[in-house]
Amino acid sequence: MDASVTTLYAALVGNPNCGKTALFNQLTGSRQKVANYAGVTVERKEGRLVTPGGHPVRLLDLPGAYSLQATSPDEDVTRAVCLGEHSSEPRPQLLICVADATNLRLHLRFVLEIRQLGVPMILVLNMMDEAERRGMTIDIKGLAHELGVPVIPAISVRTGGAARVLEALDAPLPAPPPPLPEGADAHVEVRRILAAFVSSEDLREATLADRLDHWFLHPVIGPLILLIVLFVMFQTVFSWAQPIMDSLESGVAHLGVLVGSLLPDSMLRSLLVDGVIAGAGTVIVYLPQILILFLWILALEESGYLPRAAFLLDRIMAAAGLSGRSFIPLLSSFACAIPGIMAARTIQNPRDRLVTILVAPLMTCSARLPVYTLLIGAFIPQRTVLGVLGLQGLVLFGLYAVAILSGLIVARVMTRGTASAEHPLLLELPAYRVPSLRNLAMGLWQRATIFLSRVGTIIVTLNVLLWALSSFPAPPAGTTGAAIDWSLAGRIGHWMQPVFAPIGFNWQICVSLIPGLAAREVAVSALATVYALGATGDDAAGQLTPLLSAQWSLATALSLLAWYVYAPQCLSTLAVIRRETNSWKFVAGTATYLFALAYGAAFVTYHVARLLGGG
Ligand SMILES: Nc1nc2c(ncn2[C@@H]2O[C@H](COP(=O)(O)OP(=O)(O)OP(=O)(O)O)[C@@H](O)[C@H]2O)c(=O)[nH]1
Ligand SMILES: [Mg+2]
Repeated sequence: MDASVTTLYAALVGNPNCGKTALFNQLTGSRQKVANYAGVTVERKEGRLVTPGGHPVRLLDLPGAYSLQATSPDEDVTRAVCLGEHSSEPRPQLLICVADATNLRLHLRFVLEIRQLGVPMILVLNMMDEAERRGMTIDIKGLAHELGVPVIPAISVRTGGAARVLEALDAPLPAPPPPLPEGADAHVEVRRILAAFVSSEDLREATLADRLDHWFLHPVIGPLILLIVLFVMFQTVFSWAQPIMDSLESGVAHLGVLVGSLLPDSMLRSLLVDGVIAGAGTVIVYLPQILILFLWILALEESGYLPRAAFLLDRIMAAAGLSGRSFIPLLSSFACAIPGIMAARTIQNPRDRLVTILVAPLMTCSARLPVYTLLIGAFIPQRTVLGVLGLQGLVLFGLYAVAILSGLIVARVMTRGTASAEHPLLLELPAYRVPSLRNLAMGLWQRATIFLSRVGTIIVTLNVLLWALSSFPAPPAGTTGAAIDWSLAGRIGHWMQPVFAPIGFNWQICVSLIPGLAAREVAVSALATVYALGATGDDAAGQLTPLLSAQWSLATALSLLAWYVYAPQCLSTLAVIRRETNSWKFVAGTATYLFALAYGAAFVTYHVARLLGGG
């Protein structure tokens, strides 16, 4: 490549959900999140590429915006970059304006607004596959001539679908487009352009979507469908994963036995067997469940169903003093509170945004799944109720439901029940789409990598640390009983225990709570290590599930479940709250209210369970 070639600095702009990020990923080979609803990208993302002609390009993916009159924090980034007012980004040399070819009636308005900026631009007509399928024809040449900018068709979800965009990046920068004539009305312009260059679309598609919407948005049947979807989701998390989990579990147990038998009784053996294998091994077992949960989330995200659910829940959100706009941030928090809290940037009203951020940690993130499953597996019998429903899946569903309900109640308290002042939900209902297998597979692969790298890094590290704290100082020679009782971790656990005794926690749970602050899953691996080290006989390699069901009371297990529904057991979430609200006060407030709720809920659960005979 010619070293003297200067890097072109270009930015992708356009309405939400037109496929900017899909195009960005396609052009730069990145793996940014793509989903079928408005407001997926909330931060600017940067990538690099080299065109076929050897020109280096620095490309910016921006949050979608409906206009340059930004109203929410995510749109504000786009506005600032386009106008050259961003604090750290220079003004792009080229704006790549992306529009959904099937929805030009809406998207052309923003194109015209961008065109007014007088910056070199190209217009990418994305989703040409959809347009074609619907029998639309677009006079691309005519459109380019009319707008005075290059117009390029693209299919960003297909390999090679962005080839023409790459070619366009090789061409010399286009001249800035001519401004609209003085006094021209954008609405009128859009209508005129559509009439001249775009054939009206086939109506069959619209009828199908209408029919689906009729059921999905039905005031009675709609919520019922949503409930069934969620129900089936939690049932499958258990039933589909079970066989794979069983074999993984026995694989890990065998590995522990094998390593244990190969090495002489030593510190190294204990480190490997009790620290690494018992620790990381117990968490890895949950991979199938986490993937099944994500398979559902990804499929729902791609199908276009989520904004419909948001629409359905608008009234429920209103009861909590929020608007339907808080739904997607809260829903994203089921994967992980961090992207959920960031997605709150799409909310314009500052009060709504703050409340959404503060209740997001209550939504059940996927890291709680191992804790829930471990305890459910150990204490809830594998029975079916009403003929078809698995009891374990039902309990899991219940835990999620309690968390959601609590979130709504907390939001209501925080908003004091006053109605949201958020602009009425200008919710764009995206097209329904059958999720592509390739996208699903890629999404799952990404989740699996994230999970395994968490296990391989933070979870193993914390567990080895915990192993060390649980093994040293070693007991004086000649003592009988478990060495862990003499260790630092053992002492900390015993020291913490009086505080947690009223909610039924034993000292082993207390020990696991501390590393569990860094990542919730670690609580599970930490319990495995603590119990493995605490074992005096040969049962050290035993599996955690039967061990817990033998040693804990049902009341303790339920109390720990209640604790994990609420406890702010994740430092990264608190760090993101600090970043997004720019205030330590809110971090302290959130941590306090969550810990108080956790302790209170665990207390009530523990004592009620004991009264009912679960002690
Ligand atoms: N059929 C089809 N679907 C596409 C195409 N490009 C993107 N999509 C889908 O359109 C949806 C939106 O894509 P994104 O890339 O997330 O859209 P975005 O413009 O980045 O959206 P925001 O970040 O919310 O502004 C996703 O479901 C994509 O899979 C395309 O060319 N054809
Ligand atoms: Mg995006």
